[in-house]
Amino acid sequence: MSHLLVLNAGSSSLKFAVFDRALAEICRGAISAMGSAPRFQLETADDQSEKHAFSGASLSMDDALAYVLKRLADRFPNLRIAAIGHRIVHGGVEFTKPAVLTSQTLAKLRELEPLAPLHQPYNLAIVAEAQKHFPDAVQIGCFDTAFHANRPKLQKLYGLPRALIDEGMISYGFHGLSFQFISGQLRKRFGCEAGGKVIVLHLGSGSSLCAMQNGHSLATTMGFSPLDGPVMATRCGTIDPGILLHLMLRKGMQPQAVEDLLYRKSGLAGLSGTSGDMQSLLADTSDDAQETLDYFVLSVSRQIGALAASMGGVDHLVFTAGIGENSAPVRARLANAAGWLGLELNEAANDSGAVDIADKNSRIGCLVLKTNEELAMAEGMATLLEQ
Ligand SMILES: Nc1ncnc2c1ncn2[C@@H]1O[C@H](COP(=O)(O)OP(=O)(O)O)[C@@H](O)[C@H]1O
Ligand SMILES: CC(=O)OP(=O)(O)O
Ligand SMILES: [Mg+2]
Repeated sequence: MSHLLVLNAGSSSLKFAVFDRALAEICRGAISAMGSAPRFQLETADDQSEKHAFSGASLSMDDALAYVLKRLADRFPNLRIAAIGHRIVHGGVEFTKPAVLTSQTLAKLRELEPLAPLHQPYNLAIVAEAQKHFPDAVQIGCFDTAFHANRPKLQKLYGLPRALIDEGMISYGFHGLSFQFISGQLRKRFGCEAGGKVIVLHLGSGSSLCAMQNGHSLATTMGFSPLDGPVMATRCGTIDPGILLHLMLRKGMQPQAVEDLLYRKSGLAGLSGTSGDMQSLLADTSDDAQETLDYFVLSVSRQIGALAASMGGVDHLVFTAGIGENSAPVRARLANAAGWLGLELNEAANDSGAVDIADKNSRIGCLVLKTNEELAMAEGMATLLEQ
């Protein structure tokens, strides 16, 4: 029996999973908090799971990948990796479904690196490393942008000159593998109408919200790049573009320094002055950390309002990803801020880790669903390999 290996490089983590050809999971794991306090986790079906912290304060993506491949080889010497699925965050206009990564496709994807500098270069570097380790395996790209590709054109527009729109300066949207998985979960729960008008809140190191109508993406908060939307771990989220002009034209900052500022030095890390990691911030009682948390809640809440307006109402809110799945206090604050939509939280259900956390009197539903980007990728790979 051969296997599928899935590699999911996020802005703070390298997640991985191995599936057999029937898509049964053999193991999954992650190296998380790679920039602050890296730790390794491996979950196996035989319950021989592993968990440990690394001694250093950070780990490079190369070292993380080498470590993961070594642990997999040690623990599963009989794996026969037939295909490797790579999460590639930006697929541009062209890549709207999983694709075999050839030298031609990789060259096109490399051109998109400036549009997602925290992800795309690492995603593609991992492909090159994986090719060295597994020269006979098929390398497959699975794209974060694909789930949003069929949104109505109006939802992708910016108020820019038409020529720039025609060049591809449109909203692409990201976290699509996660939203696709959640859409599948909603379909299992609610049938083909998938719960009607749903706002899915993917809150992790990168955060974005998706307005789904009948299980399809209608609107989303990330756009041309994964900078837009709510404030994130180290990314600014939505800001006045006049700030960019001011930084370059009045303060003389070079474009590269502005990129570094907006992607790596802003967000929760920039505002708190200490950390972009939500768990660290929640444990920090300083005024700056508390104000940063208040701003996170405000900025996510504003986006809920914008997406509710784009759908003309909301039937359910769904929380997912690192913060959405694990932080009852953050969910409670966001749910309370969404009271104007008719949401009433069941505090006990929220605190106990239940899936359905809406009060029985709530006018809209509220769910916590665990995302599984790796399974969404494996499903896409299996479809491609069967063709
Ligand atoms: N129990 C928890 N409480 C609060 N935040 C948490 C918890 N567990 C994880 N997180 C936060 O989730 C974020 C990472 O989310 P994740 O979806 O794994 O990120 P990414 O895929 O972008 O690397 C971090 O900010 C981390 O602190
Ligand atoms: C697109 C994005 O921000 O991904 P992640 O949250 O995994 O960093
Ligand atoms: Mg992620």
